[in-house]
Amino acid sequence: MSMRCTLITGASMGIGEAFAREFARRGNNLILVARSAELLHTLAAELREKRHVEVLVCVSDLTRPTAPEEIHQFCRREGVRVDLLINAAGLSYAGGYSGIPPEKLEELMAVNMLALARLTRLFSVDMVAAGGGGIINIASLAGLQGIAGLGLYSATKSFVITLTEALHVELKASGVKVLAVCPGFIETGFFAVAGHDPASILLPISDASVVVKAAVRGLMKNKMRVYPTLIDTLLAFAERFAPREVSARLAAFLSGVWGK
Ligand SMILES: NC(=O)C1=CN([C@@H]2O[C@H](COP(=O)(O)OP(=O)(O)OC[C@H]3O[C@@H](n4cnc5c(N)ncnc54)[C@H](OP(=O)(O)O)[C@@H]3O)[C@@H](O)[C@H]2O)C=CC1
Ligand SMILES: CC(=O)[C@H](N)C(=O)O
Repeated sequence: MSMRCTLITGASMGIGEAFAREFARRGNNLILVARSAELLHTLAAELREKRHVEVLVCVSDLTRPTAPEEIHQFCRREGVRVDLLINAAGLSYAGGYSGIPPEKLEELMAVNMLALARLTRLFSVDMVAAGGGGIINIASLAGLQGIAGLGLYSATKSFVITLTEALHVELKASGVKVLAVCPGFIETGFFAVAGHDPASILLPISDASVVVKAAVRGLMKNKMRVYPTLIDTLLAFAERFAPREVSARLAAFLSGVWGK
């Protein structure tokens, strides 16, 4: 019989790591995916020891088009059935669109969109065949509108939100739950990677645990989309009524990337 597992991309740090810790605490066996082999193995050893769960490590660079298929094959080889997929790997780039290095543009689209779409396709087929499962896609408040100064990032997160919404509806009858989580600002290494100075952000920066809590609640209730904090919820509500240009400018202002 195959072992049931939760597969988490971006598990080496930040939000993905917080998911790994919480689901290990809940007794789920895990597959941890990211590029940083050492961080993944250290986390896996800690969780095996503390939580007595099986933790497999699958080192993978999600910019590679073949990575999702290789991860899927890895699960087959290991005799694992993924009943919960958490797509947390992602990155941003702060700055005007014309200044983004071409390779960074490719990297953002490959990790934030293509890898997520491919993994979701591969594992959702298995989940449908098994009669159920769950997919948590980490989107962002940034996906609710274009953000001047974070243009490509916000576009990739709009992709995540709309794909998730469609799949939530498509897969509901098959017992597969699909959820988009839309955090605002979370304290992780994300901003350093993006070249986004967190000191310039005009909104509170929360702990990764708020994302995990909201995701668990959302999945249990089979929601289509959740916002981790009250401020996130209020901003998402206000965004519906503001003219689009006002939203794009205000989001840039609050993110501290205004005029970059
Ligand atoms: N922090 C925030 O304010 C917010 C973050 N988000 C989203 O949350 C998700 C997690 O971000 P967060 O935890 O904050 O950021 P971190 O930078 O802390 O973590 C990013 C994770 O993605 C992995 N990753 C990046 N590139 C690749 C790659 N090419 N192949 C495989 N894995 C990769 C990293 O692992 P490694 O480097 O080891 O490969 C790391 O585990 C992202 O999708 C982000 O867009 C959404 C809203 C707010
Ligand atoms: C706009 C942001 O950088 C936000 N932290 C996000 O990741 O969506």
